[in-house]
Amino acid sequence: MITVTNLTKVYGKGDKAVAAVQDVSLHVPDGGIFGILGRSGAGKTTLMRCLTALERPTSGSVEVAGIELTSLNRPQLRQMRHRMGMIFQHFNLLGSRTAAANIAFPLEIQGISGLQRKARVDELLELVGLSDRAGSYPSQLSGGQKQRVGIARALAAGPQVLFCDEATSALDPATTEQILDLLKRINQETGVTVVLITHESEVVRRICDSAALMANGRIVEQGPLLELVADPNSQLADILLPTGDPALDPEQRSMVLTFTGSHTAEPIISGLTRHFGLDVAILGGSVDWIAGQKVGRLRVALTHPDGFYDRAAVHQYLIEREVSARL
Ligand SMILES: Nc1ncnc2c1ncn2[C@@H]1O[C@H](COP(=O)(O)OP(=O)(O)OP(=O)(O)O)[C@@H](O)[C@H]1O
Repeated sequence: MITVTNLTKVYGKGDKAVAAVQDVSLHVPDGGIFGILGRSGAGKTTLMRCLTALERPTSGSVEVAGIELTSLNRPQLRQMRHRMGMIFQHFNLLGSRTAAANIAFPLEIQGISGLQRKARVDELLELVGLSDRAGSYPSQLSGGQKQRVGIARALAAGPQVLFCDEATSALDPATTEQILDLLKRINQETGVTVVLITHESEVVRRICDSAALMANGRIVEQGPLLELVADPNSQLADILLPTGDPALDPEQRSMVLTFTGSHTAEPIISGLTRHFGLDVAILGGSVDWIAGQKVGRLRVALTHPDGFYDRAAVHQYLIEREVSARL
């Protein structure tokens, strides 16, 4: 759906130049929910602005639905933007228009007739669960309701991609969950590809099936979420499923075990004790649902009363049970 190749965006010139995005290549699969996670200043917004053609890259290419954005002229770009919906952290609704009129706005610009427009707006209000608030103004709506209007407006023209820029950062945790669940349902029901940028790991954990981690203008890693978290060296896995402070292990004798797949519920820890006579101390870890699957990561310290054990045999035992280990 989206292919970014060697994208660089530099603001300013000379010694004032800031490379906000540096040599980024990215692939967003069709029909999924792709998260771009990074701290403030990582370059997420700049990347998003290049993906939506709001910003022209300094170099590199951005292809959306098979069309190279950097080659389009203004009218073509305007046309292309109808295929991309956007929602924002602060909703960006028009205060003088009701919820229904905000949602109708992009349809008016497209010249859709009154009757057709009304039917589409009603359908969208129902999709986002706001049929009873059609006549309310933004000032009369809660943050979560405003974001629902934002989502309906973004979907009005039937885009192929929905871009979400920190869409839940201004919302409380319970409302965040509702909005994320709504985005997931819309993705499943309409097939629209969703790209969201966020600094909140919960967003990625809860709804994404693929993700990229961004830092200092670069992509650190990217791919299907379950593949990333199964990689014992993944930095994204450390963020999504932290295993505690490494300082808890001053002698550095611990390993991080990642449990995925059908063996998640097996008593693997007691298996290590039974099979190898090991003492297992759990130093930290987390278990959560990731991309619809239960995944656990544990930092454990393994010791044997004799002072040594067959590490290769332990490794093999773990691999056979689909547990990956960072020794
Ligand atoms: N228009 C601009 N002119 C100059 N520098 C900019 C501009 N926009 C962004 N930058 C710089 O580029 C870097 C990346 O900023 P960007 O806003 O893309 O990051 P971000 O990950 O979205 O962070 P945040 O979530 O805080 O917005 C920062 O160092 C920022 O100061």
